[in-house]
Amino acid sequence: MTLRAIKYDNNNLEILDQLLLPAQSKYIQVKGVEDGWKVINKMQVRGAPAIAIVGCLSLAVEVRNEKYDSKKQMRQEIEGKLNYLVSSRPTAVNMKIAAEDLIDFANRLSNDETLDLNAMKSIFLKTIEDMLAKDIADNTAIGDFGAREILKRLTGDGLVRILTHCNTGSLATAGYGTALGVIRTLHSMKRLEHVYCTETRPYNQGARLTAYELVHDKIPATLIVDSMVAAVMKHRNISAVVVGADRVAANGDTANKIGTYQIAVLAKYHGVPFYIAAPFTSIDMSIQSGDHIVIEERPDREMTHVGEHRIAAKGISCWNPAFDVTPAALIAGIITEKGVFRPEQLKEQYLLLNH
Ligand SMILES: CSC[C@H]1O[C@H](OP(=O)(O)O)[C@H](O)[C@@H]1O
Repeated sequence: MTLRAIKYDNNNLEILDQLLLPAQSKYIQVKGVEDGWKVINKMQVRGAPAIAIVGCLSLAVEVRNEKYDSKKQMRQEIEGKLNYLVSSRPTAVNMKIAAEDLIDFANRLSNDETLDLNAMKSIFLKTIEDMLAKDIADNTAIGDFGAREILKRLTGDGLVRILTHCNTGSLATAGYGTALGVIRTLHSMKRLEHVYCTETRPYNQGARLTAYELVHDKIPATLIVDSMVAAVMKHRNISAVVVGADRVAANGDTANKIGTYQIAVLAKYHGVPFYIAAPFTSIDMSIQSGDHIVIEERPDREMTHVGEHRIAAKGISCWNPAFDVTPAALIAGIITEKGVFRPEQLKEQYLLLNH
């Protein structure tokens, strides 16, 4: 069983085709930005951090092989290709933030008269390649902060039961994961009794990907259908819900996989603390609330078919938003690599710590 969503060495980029999991573990090569856009848009690779990393590495593959006439030409091409990659999926903010940062960085390199074209290229490429290790470091920090936050609510050395939605593990990041990283850390501390993962219709990230990761790591877990969340909260003494994020707004409203919002409402009703686990690269301070987050709508076929098998009546109309927005009022804390913040603290702490 393979858990590396992304393989990159010697300028060769491959992604694990997640459309084939769990039945088949197959890597496909990404030869440049066009390929990068396609594998992200088709969700062969998905997950906010993984989208940004694969998008930027697909640019790195091209930049390394390209012959530029000048630093200015290189900067112009970088900007155009990054803006194209941002269009591959609209809701997760990580690709947009990475693009803005790299365009700004390329501008600064281009204007630095102490650097020639080759020096600019190698510094730029190194910056992209460093994203892989930084994401893993961020995720292990999220795991530590999140585990401590959940355990501090307990007396003694009790065990916890966690519910999670969608996939936020090694298959959604460069490794370890965000919400699933918190689960991994609790497991490593021997404080995790059980995980309940939802199947996460219609793409089934939970059944196909999270279950795959939990089985791989031998973490005690039960797959539930999305409609079972209320019953599990009523009967299984859930200690906390931890989910990922595609875009966190300045006030803490959070866009995440469709179905997250209703889980948060159920958690509030059952008195279960509901946490978002996300790196600072998923926080969008340019928007004040979740009302301004664009929600991607995906093809009807992802609802009407499982693979090639039709499960919905021909002719029925469908609505297939890939995400929904959980209001900050339902969120107990946002677990990041720099600490755990209540939604009302987020903006101040982000501006203080984001450097
Ligand atoms: C750490 S992954 C964040 C986020 O991405 C997933 O969406 P998708 O599978 O459509 O890319 C899901 O919403 C995760 O919570």
